[in-house]
Amino acid sequence: MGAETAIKTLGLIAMSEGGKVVMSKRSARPYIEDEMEKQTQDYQANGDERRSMASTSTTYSSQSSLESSPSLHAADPERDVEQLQLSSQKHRTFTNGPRDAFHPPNNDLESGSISAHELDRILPTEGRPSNFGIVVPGVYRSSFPQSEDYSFIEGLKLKTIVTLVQKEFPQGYDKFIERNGIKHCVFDMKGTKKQAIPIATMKSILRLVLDRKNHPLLIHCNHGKHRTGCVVGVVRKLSGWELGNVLSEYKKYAEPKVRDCDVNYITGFEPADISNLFREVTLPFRTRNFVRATFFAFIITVIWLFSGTKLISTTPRQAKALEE
Ligand SMILES: O=P(O)(O)O[C@H]1[C@@H](OP(=O)(O)O)[C@H](OP(=O)(O)O)[C@@H](OP(=O)(O)OP(=O)(O)O)[C@H](OP(=O)(O)O)[C@H]1OP(=O)(O)O
Repeated sequence: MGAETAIKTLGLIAMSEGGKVVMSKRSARPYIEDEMEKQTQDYQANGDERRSMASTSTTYSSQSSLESSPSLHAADPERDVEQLQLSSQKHRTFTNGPRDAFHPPNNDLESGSISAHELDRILPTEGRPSNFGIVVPGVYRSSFPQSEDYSFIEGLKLKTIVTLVQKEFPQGYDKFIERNGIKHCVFDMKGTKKQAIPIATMKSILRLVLDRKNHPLLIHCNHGKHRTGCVVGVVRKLSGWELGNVLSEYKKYAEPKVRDCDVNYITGFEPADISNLFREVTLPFRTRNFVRATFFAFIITVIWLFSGTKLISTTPRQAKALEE
């Protein structure tokens, strides 16, 4: 299925916003068991690539431009959107609880491999950041990690951290991120009490979170309640969760500070609000190919015209000489 078809089917529409990016080298000190390693190897298929990455870090603002960081978004949106659809179809009537309903792109869950719930049991309970949770295997959520959480987070072998708040980082956070080769994307945004997450910002966040090339990925804000809750709520809605389940999950993480504004934001969010989520990714490639083709055609035309001119400018005497 083509990207456009998939996007249309999802009812998405396009616009473009975004920000900048940061990457850094990472090491893997997994405490995740061997079985988990096997089951999640698809997520870590880019591990070698990650290890060779230079450390980068990017701050996004609501007004920043996606075009400034095309490499981050050059994944396979087609596949990700298809997976969203698949997840949506399979889980519209899901009843086993919200945590299991956003399936990972490779659908390991369907093949009987590890689920978010199982993964939750496998991961150590000690050292987790507060309000930690597994959105799907390969996508995690939490409060702002503190130094005592770094060991646990290291075991997740993260490729990307999406930080939904701009503030002074805890001690050693930068170094931790750099040491582990993690791509760090920081969104400079206000708390949801002060300002609902702008659609443009939400789109930039979704481009990161839905791009499996960025997985394993951790998304966090200050307390992992409101900003993170809204983002995960939107992801759940996109993947076809029923609103009741979406809000139950939001409340589970936000208690006892559930905000009506967040509930209204999640409730009112429509997939059409972020239509053409990936158009910005595909358009530049098309444009580039068009420019190349046009340039090539121009060169051929010039050569052809030049040759024609030379032929025309040949006098009868010169032509006769050429014939002889
Ligand atoms: O009590 P309040 O309603 O005044 O909210 C306080 C604070 O509560 P506290 O003082 O009891 O800790 C909130 O923390 P919790 O509710 O998560 O515990 C915090 O939300 P937050 O954690 O940043 O939200 P996320 O990281 O989850 O998105 C919020 O920041 P804003 O979201 O930026 O408004 C703060 O507002 P303010 O002081 O005006 O900056």
